[in-house]
Amino acid sequence: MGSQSDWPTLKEAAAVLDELGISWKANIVSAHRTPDRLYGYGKTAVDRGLKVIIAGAGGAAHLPGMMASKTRLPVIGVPVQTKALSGVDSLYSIVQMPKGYPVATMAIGAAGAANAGLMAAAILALSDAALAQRLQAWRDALTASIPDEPQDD
Ligand SMILES: Nc1c(C(=O)O)ncn1[C@@H]1O[C@H](COP(=O)(O)O)[C@@H](O)[C@H]1O
Repeated sequence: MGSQSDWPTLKEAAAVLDELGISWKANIVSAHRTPDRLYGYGKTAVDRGLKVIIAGAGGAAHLPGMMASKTRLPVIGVPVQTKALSGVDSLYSIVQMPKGYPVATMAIGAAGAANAGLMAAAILALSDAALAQRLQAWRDALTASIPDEPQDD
């Protein structure tokens, strides 16, 4: 994530990864404030054994796209909600990548972060049958939790 202030949003992705038994590591990396850290992170990602990168940032959110330019790993972008522009700025900064360097862009905010965790799980499940089973069970449990009819408060 681009800043400590993004963690309340991005920890929703971490929570989903925990539920699915996927190991993760969170770091603060900013294209603007720590560009050398960003380059190092992206350049060494494959050799360090990372499989999928979830990159969340707000405002002028260049982190996900710059990360995608430095690694061939799949990069999932999470637009963090902002006060001034409600996260539309983050979304537009992440989603409109030029041909050749895609970022799989989620919805704005916490739901988008949770979905980033699920998208990462779906990618990893392609080569991990046990994880595929856990992901299917997670989805089945969500479906089973949805009531047929609304309840009064
Ligand atoms: N968008 C970026 C980048 C980047 O894209 O590299 N680095 C920090 N930021 C964003 O700045 C916002 C405000 O950060 P502060 O709360 O630290 O001032 C955060 O949402 C962060 O993601």
